[in-house]
Amino acid sequence: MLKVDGLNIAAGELPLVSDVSFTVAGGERVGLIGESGSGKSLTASAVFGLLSDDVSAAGSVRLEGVDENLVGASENLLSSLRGSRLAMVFQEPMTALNPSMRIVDQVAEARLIHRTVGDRAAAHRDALRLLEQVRLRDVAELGRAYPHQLSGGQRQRVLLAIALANDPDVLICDEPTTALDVTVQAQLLDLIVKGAKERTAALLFITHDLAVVATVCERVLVMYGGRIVESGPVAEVLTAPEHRYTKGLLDASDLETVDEGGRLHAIAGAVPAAGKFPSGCVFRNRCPRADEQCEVSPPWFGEPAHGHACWHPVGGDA
Ligand SMILES: Nc1ncnc2c1ncn2[C@@H]1O[C@H](COP(=O)(O)OP(=O)(O)OP(=O)(O)O)[C@@H](O)[C@H]1O
Repeated sequence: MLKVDGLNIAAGELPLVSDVSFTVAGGERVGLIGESGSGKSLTASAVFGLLSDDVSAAGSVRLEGVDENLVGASENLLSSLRGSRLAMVFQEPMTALNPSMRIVDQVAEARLIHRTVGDRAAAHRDALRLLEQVRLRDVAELGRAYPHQLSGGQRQRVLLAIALANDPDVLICDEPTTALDVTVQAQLLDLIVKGAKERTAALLFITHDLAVVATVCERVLVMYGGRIVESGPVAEVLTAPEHRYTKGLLDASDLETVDEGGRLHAIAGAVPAAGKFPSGCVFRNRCPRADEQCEVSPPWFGEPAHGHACWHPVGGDA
């Protein structure tokens, strides 16, 4: 669905992203991880056709069914794709939402602007349905609220409803849950995965949290200094990293691997002494209340006992 090839982004002479290439198939979930400043957001902006004018880009970003390279494409083409075939959920919903517009109107607008519905009444009905799909309660009432009247988690759900409004083929999420507490984070991640799965969308998910990437994605790309230094299936990269930067990321992380009974099998993604994990193991972030025994929830977002946001069967798709 999405093919990025030899993407280079520079500010004048200064290279910011160098020779980045990857693909994401329809229905596939790919994570992009790396430290702050490694080029993740610039890469996402290039895919979304939103690079600022003070940087230059070369290489290609191809979307299935579109003949033109999106790098350097006309604003006309890009704005027809953004919000319809390409959608993005940003980290900070307050900057992405219009503060002076009721949220139901903002979701309806997303339908109207791309002429995917006939009239305002239909767009309004669709907007309420979308708000329900992202599990907001009392949407008739809540829809009349302005963004500042919602919690951070509710605002992110609204952004997700807008992103999903026109059944995008590519969904890009840039640290969408960083500002949320762990339980709200888990619910939103679940909605993102469901929303992408239902639409067979290609998901590109940016995060710096390894347990989040393990939860959401099947494949991961590791960025460092503007380059992709490692890529592969999540369970492989997180248990047998090859690049020293990925190893450092794991060492500095809270990632641990536990089995169904909550027994610890490895920390920081290490492969256990036995060489492989027993079946039913999941990645998760170490419990902040280490003195207590955590219950292991069933994979895929059973309610965490406390503090754990992320569960992922090692080596399998949940
Ligand atoms: N318009 C710009 N002009 C000059 N430099 C830029 C511009 N935009 C980004 N940069 C620089 O490019 C590098 C990569 O930025 P980017 O935002 O992609 O990082 P990131 O990996 O997403 O980081 P974070 O996790 O903090 O969001 C950074 O050093 C940043 O300062």
